[in-house]
Amino acid sequence: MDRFIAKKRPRLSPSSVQQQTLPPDEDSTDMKLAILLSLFPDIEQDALLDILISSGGSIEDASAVVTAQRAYKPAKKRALGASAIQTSLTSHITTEAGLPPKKQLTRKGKTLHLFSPEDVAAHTPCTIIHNFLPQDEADALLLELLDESKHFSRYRFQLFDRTVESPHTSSLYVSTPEELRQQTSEYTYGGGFRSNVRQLTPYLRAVSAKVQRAVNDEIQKRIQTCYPDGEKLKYQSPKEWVPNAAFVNCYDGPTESVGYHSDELTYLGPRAIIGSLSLGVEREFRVRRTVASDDDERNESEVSPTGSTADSPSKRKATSKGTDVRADAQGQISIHLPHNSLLVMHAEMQEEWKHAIAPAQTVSPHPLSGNRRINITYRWYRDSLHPRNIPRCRCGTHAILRCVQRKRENRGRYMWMCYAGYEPGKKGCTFFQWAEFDDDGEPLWEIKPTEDEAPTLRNFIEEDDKQ
Ligand SMILES: O=C(O)CCC(=O)C(=O)O
Ligand SMILES: [Fe+2]
Repeated sequence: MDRFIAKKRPRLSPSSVQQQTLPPDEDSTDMKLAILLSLFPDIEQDALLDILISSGGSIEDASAVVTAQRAYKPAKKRALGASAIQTSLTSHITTEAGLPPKKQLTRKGKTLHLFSPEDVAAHTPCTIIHNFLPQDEADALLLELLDESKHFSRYRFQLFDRTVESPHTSSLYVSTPEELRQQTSEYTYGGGFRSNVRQLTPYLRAVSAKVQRAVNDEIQKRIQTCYPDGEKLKYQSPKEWVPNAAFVNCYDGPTESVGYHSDELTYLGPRAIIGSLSLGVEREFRVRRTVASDDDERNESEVSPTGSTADSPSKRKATSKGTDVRADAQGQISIHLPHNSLLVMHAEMQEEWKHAIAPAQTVSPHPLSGNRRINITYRWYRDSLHPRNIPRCRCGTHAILRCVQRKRENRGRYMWMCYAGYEPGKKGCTFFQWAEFDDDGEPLWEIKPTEDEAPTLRNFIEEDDKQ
C-alpha cells in the first residue's frame, strides 16, 4: 500500500535546512534504483538492481553499463536479468522447527524461488496459506473486485521535478461514509490526501472475518516457533489483530508491478502485521532483507530467527563507495502467490525487509480474470495513531512514521518526518522527530494528544458476524 518505489527525501538546499537533528540517510539504493528505472523504463527492476550493485552503487557507472550492454543487445527485455534458482528447499535442507537456516540461502544477483508453505515460513518473514477460501467464495470475491477495479486509480507522487504514477491501480476500502470522509481529509498517504477511497463491499467484509481468524492463528504460531523465547517481539502489539482497512491493488497484465518498498507505518504502528489475499493471475512476490549500510556481508551467517542480524562491531569494515548496496548483495527471494492464497506479513517484515511485485515476462491467464491479479491487504489502523494524535510538521500536514533500516547506529529506531515534498505541487519541510513507543508499540507522546470526538475506524466484523 505504499508508493510504488520507496524514496529518499528530496535534498534540500543548505538555506532551507533548519537547526535540528536531520534524519539518517535512508533508502539511497531505492532512490538510485528509481532514478535508473526512470532512465531505462524498458529494463526490469531486478536487472537494474544487479547492475547498480555491480557498479558499486554509482548511478553514472550503472547507466554507462546499461548503455554499453544495449549496444550489444538492443531492446531485449530481461536480457540483463538476474538468474533464478528454481527449487523447493524442504527436500534438501534440514532446519530447526520454523527457524531460518544458519547458512545464507540467497546470493548476490540471484533469485531463490519458494513455492511451499514450509519453505516460505522457514526462510522469509511471511507465512502462506494456499486455497484459503472455499473456491466459490474466492471466485465471488474476485468477480466483485474486478468490477470494483473499474474505479481504481494510479497513485501519483513527486520525484524531484517529475510527477510519477504507480505502475498498477488501487483503492482503499473502509467501513462507513464517515470513515471515507476522514480518509480523504484527515488521514494522509505519502504526504497528501487520498483521492480514491471506497466503502467496503459485501464479500470484502465477509472474508475479513476469516482473514482475522487465520492471521491471529498464524501470529501465535510464529511467536511460538520462531521468536526468541517464544515471546512476541519488542514493539509488537499483544492485542488481537483486527482489520479495519483494506487496500486493494489491481495488476492488469504482466508488466504492472509494485517496486521494492516497506509499508508506511504511520497508522499501523511498529511491527505491523498485514494479511494479504491474492486472487486471479499468479504473480511473484519478491522479498529482500535490508541490512545496515556499514555491515560486513559476512554477518548474513548471523541471522537471528526474527531476521535481524547480530551486532558485531569488530567485523565492521569501511568501504570507499556504494556501501549501502550491501543490503542488496544477498539476492532476493520470490514467493509465488497463486489465486486464493493468503500471505501473512509478520511483525519482522516492514522494519527488516522490503517487498515488491516484480514485472513478469508473461502470465498464465486466469479463467475469471484473464491477465489481471487482484490483491487485498487487510490492515489494522491503530486507534492510538489516529491523525488527531500525530505530530504536525511545519507544512501543516501531519508527519509520517518510518523506521531506520540502513544506518547501523540508529537501526530499528522510529522517526516522524515530513513527506509533503512527495505530493505533486507541494514543497516539504525538514521536520524530523524521533518516535517513541512502549514495548507493546503504543506511542509515548511528548505532548498529550487532544481529545476530539472524531471516531476511530471500526472493525470490519460487525457484531452479527461474531455469533
Ligand atoms: O500486491 C501485493 O501482493 C503487494 C501489495 C503491496 O505491497 C502493498 O499494497 O503495499
Ligand atoms: Fe506493500
